[in-house]
Amino acid sequence: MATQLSSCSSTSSSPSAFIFSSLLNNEATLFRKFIIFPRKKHNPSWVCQVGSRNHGMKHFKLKSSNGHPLNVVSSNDGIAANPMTKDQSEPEEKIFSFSEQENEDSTISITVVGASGDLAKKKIFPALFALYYDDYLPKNFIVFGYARTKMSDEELRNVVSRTLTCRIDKRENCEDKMNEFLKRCFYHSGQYNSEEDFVELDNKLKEKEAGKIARRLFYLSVPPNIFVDVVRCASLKASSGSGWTRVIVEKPFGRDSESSGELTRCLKQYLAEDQIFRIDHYLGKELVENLSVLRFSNLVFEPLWSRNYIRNVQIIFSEDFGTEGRGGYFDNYGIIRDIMQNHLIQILALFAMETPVSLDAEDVRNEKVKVLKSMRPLLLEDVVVGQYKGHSKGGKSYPAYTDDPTVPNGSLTPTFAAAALFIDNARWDGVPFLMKAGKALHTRRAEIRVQFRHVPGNLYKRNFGTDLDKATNELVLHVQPDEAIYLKINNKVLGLGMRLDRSDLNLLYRARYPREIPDAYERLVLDAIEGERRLFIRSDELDAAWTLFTPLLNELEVKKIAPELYPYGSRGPVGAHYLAAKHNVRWGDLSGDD
Ligand SMILES: NC(=O)C1=CN([C@@H]2O[C@H](COP(=O)(O)OP(=O)(O)OC[C@H]3O[C@@H](n4cnc5c(N)ncnc54)[C@H](OP(=O)(O)O)[C@@H]3O)[C@@H](O)[C@H]2O)C=CC1
Ligand SMILES: O=C1O[C@H](COP(=O)(O)O)[C@@H](O)[C@H](O)[C@H]1O
Repeated sequence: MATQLSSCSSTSSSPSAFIFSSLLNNEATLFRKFIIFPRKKHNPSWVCQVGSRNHGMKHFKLKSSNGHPLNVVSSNDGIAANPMTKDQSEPEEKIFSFSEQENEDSTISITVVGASGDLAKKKIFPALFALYYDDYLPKNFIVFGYARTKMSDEELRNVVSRTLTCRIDKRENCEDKMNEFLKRCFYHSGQYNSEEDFVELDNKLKEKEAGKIARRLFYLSVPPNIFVDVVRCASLKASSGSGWTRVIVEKPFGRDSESSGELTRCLKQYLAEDQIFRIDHYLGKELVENLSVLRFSNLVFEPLWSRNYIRNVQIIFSEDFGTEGRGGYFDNYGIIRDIMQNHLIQILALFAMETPVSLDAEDVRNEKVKVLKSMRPLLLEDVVVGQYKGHSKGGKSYPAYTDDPTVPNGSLTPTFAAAALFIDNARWDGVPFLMKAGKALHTRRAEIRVQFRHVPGNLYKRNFGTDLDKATNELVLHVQPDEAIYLKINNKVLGLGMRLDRSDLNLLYRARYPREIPDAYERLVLDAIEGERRLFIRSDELDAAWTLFTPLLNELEVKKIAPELYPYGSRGPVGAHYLAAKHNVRWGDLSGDD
């Protein structure tokens, strides 16, 4: 096993400063529960009914994933159907959870640990800039990069400035804003396990924080074997003495129940659970956020959300490229750990949960955990694994997974998996939840498909011929690309005859909202800053997800199950069709009528 957690047993317990910052953390959560929703942007007066503990908090706006009242969302009511209607094309209003006084007296310091790495450059710095550009960051903030690579502040700024263009460089005043942002970016080079180096970081942070109440967010964008070292050093030597300290932890959170449990145990030596923000960036995607809105705010869907009306649910992830450069990481994990155990199972839990008591993070996560704990053990016979092989097409050749020089010869690591899962509770008894995830397939897409049952005694069944499956309704949430929600319905073909047709009622985001969809990392980093935990993984959720997948993963490894080979760029192993057929399901993405 390549992943090793640094030992956490011989170290001292949490320092008092950390406990203090943890208390403040809880306090922030408490305040949030009493926050009322803001009124709309053009009505600047704010009312606040928060208790008197935070005297500076006279008026403030709330923004977080949880913070949008229904009345803030633009609706079509009274607005012409033109998608360019000004009201809809304007960005959402800026809503902050900090009072003006808080904004003056405090500062946010965001340290990106592993700042020289791929994720930091590709996602984290651009997300921070986008938040800054759109005025979502508080007035006083600084960003520190931390890694072993030697770099000056200026060099970091150069690196960052090159990556920032990927998001919003075409927008107004981008260059000025970028320069302003870059002035707030600094760098400190150090080892990940050196307390002295973190003392130096702490000194630099203090200097920039200039005596203000310091809220410190560490983003761990490093390989997992370094997580515990960083958390130890950061907690002991660089946590905030006056405000809160939070840590965003990137996946993978272990590679099975045991290693994940060990990671959690180690992290909790230094951090309270509510300081740990385990990120699953799929939960930050716009369409995944919309899943609960769609279900819980539409009477036409909520009553249908059970075994009574839903025949099967499909959660599908595919990429049209291979491991390209990440083979070393990937080979130790495989597609089940890389995609299914986290992104897809999180979507399943959100999809299937009972109505939470509220949108409070704990209420939502309580319901998700119940779903995960109700899952039937996953059997090998309900899983198909595959691995891509080399393929030539149109004079171009595509490599096999095992051609990657960082992948060991003869590797059996799956780059594709399909699984049939069941939730043994009253709502979902007998409904197959099919998952499919693969790399180097014919297309890049992520979607959730809900296939409904047949209409009983359908008056029009003659018009469908023998294939009644073609007549079932299907709801599709196209998570990416071309974000959309569409519902396949049956309708009459226009004309004097009586021929039936299948059409889509389609909410295509780019037509309805002609502005850029924020990146998932923007939403999640902002939530972490605001202490909103709903879209982060709680440790019991993580345990339950590993409990589901660990026996299967062990069995695959012990039995050395050979993956079915599929050509790079194909639709994946044919075994996935047999698996679906066994459960009386057809993959919706392959039906050809999308
Ligand atoms: N890249 C991606 O698209 C995604 C990444 N993730 C996760 O995010 C985290 C960061 O990913 P990514 O940026 O790709 O990782 P990288 O491999 O680029 O590593 C980030 C930085 O960590 C340091 N580092 C790398 N390997 C080691 C090592 N063996 N020992 C000590 N330091 C090391 C390097 O900095 P230096 O040498 O300067 O110290 C490197 O720049 C990982 O946990 C990954 O699983 C999750 C989802 C997607
Ligand atoms: O977590 C991961 O996600 C990416 C896919 O993310 P997306 O937002 O681009 O869909 C995947 O490529 C990677 O293997 C995995 O670790």
